[in-house]
Amino acid sequence: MTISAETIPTVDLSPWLNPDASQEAKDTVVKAVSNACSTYGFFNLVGHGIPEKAQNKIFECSKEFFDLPLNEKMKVSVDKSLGKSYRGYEPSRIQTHQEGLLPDTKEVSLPNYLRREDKASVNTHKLYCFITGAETPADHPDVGKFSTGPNLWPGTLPYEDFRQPVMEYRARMLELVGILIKILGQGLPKAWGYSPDVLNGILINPSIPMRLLHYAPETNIDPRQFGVGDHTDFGCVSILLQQANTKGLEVWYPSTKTWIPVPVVENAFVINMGDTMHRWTGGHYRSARHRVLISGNRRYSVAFFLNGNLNLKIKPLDGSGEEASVGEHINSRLAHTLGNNATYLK
Ligand SMILES: O=C(O)CCC(=O)C(=O)O
Ligand SMILES: [Fe+2]
Repeated sequence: MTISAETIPTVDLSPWLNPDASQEAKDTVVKAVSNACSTYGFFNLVGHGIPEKAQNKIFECSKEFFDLPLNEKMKVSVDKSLGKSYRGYEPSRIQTHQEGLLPDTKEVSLPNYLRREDKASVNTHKLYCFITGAETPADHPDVGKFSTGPNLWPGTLPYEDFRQPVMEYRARMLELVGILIKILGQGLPKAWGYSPDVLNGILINPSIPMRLLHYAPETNIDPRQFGVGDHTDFGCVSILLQQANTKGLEVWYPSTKTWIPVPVVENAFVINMGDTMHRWTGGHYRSARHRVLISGNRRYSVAFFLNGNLNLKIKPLDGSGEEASVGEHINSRLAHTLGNNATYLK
C-alpha cells in the first residue's frame, strides 16, 4: 500500500474561543471544521485552550497505570465491571476487527463505508487499555446498562495522582466536545434547513468511554498485526491525544485510496467523526477508516469517544435512511469487534 503525500488539515479553534473575534473569524472556524469533516473525517485541532500541563498529566497517569504489576491491573479488568458498563483494564487482543464485514443480525444496518474492498486479512488489536466513563453510582437506577456504571479504580494509586486528574481531563474533554458539537451543527448544509443546535441532544447525559491506550513495543512484527486494525469509531466525535515523538496512526483516504499518516502536531488534539455522526448526517461528516501501526517503540495515546445520549433516536438529517437509537447502534458495533469476548456486554 502506498502512503500518500496528502495530509489531514489543522484547524485553529482560537477565534471561536476569543470573545473579541469577529463573526467572520468564527465563521472561518466553522468552515474549516466542516470541510475537514466532510473531506477526511479527521483533523488536528490547535488553539483549543487546554494547557499542555493537563496533556502531560494524563500521560503521567497512563504510565502509572500501565506500570502497575499485572495482578494489580487485573483487579480492575473489564470482566469485573458492573453489568454492561464496560470499565477498567482491557488486556491486549480482546477486540478484533475483521475485514469483509457483513451485517450480523444485531446490526441495525451496516453502512457502505464499513464494507471493505479487500476481504482477506484479519487485523488484531495489539494494545492495552484502561477505560473510564461518567461516574455512575452503584445505586443509580440505570446502573449496569450498556456503558453505564461506576468506574473501576486501582486501589494502589492515590486519588490525587490518578483518579482525580483522569476525571479532570475527562471534564476538559467534555467541555471541548460541547464546543465541537456546536460548530458541527453550524457547519451542516444550510439547504437542510435545521437549527444549528440540531445536534445538541447528543450531549444530554451522554455515554463517553475514555480510553488510556498503551501500545507496547514489538520486536517481531507479523504483517497482519496492527496496534489497532482498520476500523471506524462507533460514536459521534472522538478526541485523541497522541504522545509526542511517536507515530503509527493512519487514516484511509478514499479519493486517493491511500493511508495518510496522522502526524503528531505539537499541542494538538486529533478530532475524528464516528459512525453515529456519519449515519446521522447522511455521510456528510465522514466516519473515516483508520488504523494504528505497531513498531519497536512504545506509544501512549488517550481517546475520548463521545457516543452520545444512548436513548436518542437519530434519523439521517438528509432524509436518507432509517431511525435508530444511538445505544443500539454502538452496542452492536462493539459486540461485533469483541466476537467471543462479547460476554462482557451481556
Ligand atoms: O491510538 C490511536 O492513535 C488511535 C486509537 C483508535 O483509533 C481507537 O482506539 O479507536
Ligand atoms: Fe479509532
